Formats: sequence, structure tokens, C-alpha cells
Amino acid sequence: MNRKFTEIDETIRELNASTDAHFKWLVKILRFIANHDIDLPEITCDDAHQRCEFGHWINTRLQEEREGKNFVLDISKKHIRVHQACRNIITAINDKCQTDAVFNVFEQSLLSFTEALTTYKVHLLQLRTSYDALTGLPLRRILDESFTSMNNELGAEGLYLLLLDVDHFKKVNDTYGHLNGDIVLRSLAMNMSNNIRRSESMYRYGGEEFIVVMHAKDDREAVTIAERLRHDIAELDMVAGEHIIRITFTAGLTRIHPDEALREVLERADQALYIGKKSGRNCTQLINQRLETKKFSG
Ligand SMILES: Nc1nc2c(ncn2[C@@H]2O[C@H](COP(=O)(O)OP(=O)(O)OP(=O)(O)O)[C@@H](O)[C@H]2O)c(=O)[nH]1
Repeated sequence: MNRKFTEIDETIRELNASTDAHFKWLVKILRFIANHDIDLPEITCDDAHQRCEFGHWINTRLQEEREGKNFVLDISKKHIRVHQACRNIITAINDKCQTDAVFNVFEQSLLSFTEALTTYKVHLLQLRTSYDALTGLPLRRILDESFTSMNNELGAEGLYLLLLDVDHFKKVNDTYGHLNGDIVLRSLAMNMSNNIRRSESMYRYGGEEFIVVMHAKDDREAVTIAERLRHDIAELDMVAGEHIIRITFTAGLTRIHPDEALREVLERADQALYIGKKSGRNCTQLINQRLETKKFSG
């Protein structure tokens, strides 16, 4: 399973554990208030929010978070307010001048803190559903969302889209069973995603179709990369139960031009893929904007 998928699960688990720790912190405060002969700096000092377990979690998250940094910053802000409101209650109790107002502020700070936590969890769960459960690859939705910025950020190097479809995959399912078919798709995804550069991305487009967005300066280089990926898969012994399965795929390859919409690029790649399938499969079919195609196989 892809690292991203397990990373999201781990973040949710850690977030839940840290939230539980904050409930424990509240119980600690009640004890502190009841006994109020003990001094607990982690509750009363100005940087108490940094000392509690939740504060440690926030610091780590702020360093590691990418897409959801704003959510964590919001949680951090509200977490600080909870500690401030709590300190005010303790001071008011010590000074015997507690009013409804200090408790109301504390209640409000807790409510907006939990609301910020929920918002971040919803973000994480949405992110999780953008990844394919079988292969761990990002789904097409992520490509849709990131395509324009990916294309705009393009430097001197060109960007290419490879749309690939496993050949005769129905036969793989019929011969070895659907579960072994799943293993084949997972092996393909794992092998190919490990064989592309870190700056490049692979997506599950649907069923037995995948997309790779890759960097290459020209058609020649793009074809070399695509053919290397195709050969690697064709030569891979995929272990599925007691079976060793080999597969091939056919791919449509096309350059992504500046300002092009994803739909246009996909239509072109799909046309090349269709031609590749018709012409015998197990090949890379390059297509340009004039819809001229060239086949690479062997
Ligand atoms: N095991 C498994 N099979 C899947 C999955 N998604 C799609 N399939 C199967 O993929 C097969 C695709 O079959 P077809 O579209 O007929 O194409 P094909 O047999 O690969 O033939 P060509 O594409 O023409 O080479 C169908 O049998 C689907 O059930 C999946 O997640 N797991």
C-alpha cells in the first residue's frame, strides 16, 4: 500500500490520541483546582500550550503537514486560547473572583477548538478518499485538481502524459480469479510507481487503466521512459498465490502543452491507446497535437 495512505491513517490515529491526552489534561486541572495546594507549571505557566502532549503533536504536525497546514495552524491558535481561558479560570478561583464570564469564555474556547479538530479530520478523510484502496495510488480526482498548477509550474522540461491499459485483463481475472487479478493490479502499481522519479506521479484512472505524468525534454526521451516502464512490467513475474503471472500493457503517450486542459490531453492519449490496442497491444503509441501517431514496440 502506498505511503500516503498509511501516512493519513497514522495522522488520524495520532490526532485522536493527542485529543484524548487533552481530555486527561482537563481532569488534571480539576484535580489541581480541588487540591489547589499543588503547583503544576504545565497548566499555569504562559507556555503551557507547548508543554502539554497536544502541543507536542501540533509542533510535529506543523513541520510535516503539507496540504492541510492551514487547518493545523487554526487548531494551534484555538489550542492556545483553551490554555489561556483555563489559566484565567484558575487565577479567578485562586483570587476568589470567578464569574460566569470566565467559564463562558472557556466553554467557547473548547467548542471552537473541537470544531477546528473536526474540520481537520474531515480534510484528512476527504484526502483519504482521493486515494485508491487497492493500489494506494492517487485517484483521478487528484490529477484533476493539480493538473493546472503542475502545467503552469512547468520549467524548460516538457511534461508528458502516459495513459496505459492492461492487455486482456479480463482473461487474467477469468483464468486466475478476481483476487489474483487484484494482486496483479497492485504489483503493477507498486512496481511502476517505484520506477518513476519522485517528481513524477502515477494515478489509478479507473479499473485496469493508469496514468503516469512524467518529465521529458522531447518525444524521444518520453518514448524511452515509456518503453522502459512497459518492458519492466512485461518482464516482471507477479506472484499471486501459487501462480506466477505475467502481463503486458498498451499505452497512449502525448506531450502536455502549456495552457492545455486535462480533458484535451486525455482525449488525445485515449485515442492513441485505442489505436495501440487495435494494432496488436503491448506497445507505446505516441500521438501529437495534429493527431499523428507513431507506434513503438518490441
Ligand atoms: N481484479 C480486478 N479486475 C478489475 C478491476 N477493475 C477492472 N477489472 C476488470 O478488468 C477487465 C477489463 O476488461 P476489458 O475492458 O474487457 O479489457 P481487457 O480484457 O483488458 O482487454 P483489452 O483492454 O482490450 O486488452 C474486466 O474484466 C474488469 O472486471 C479491479 O479492481 N480488480
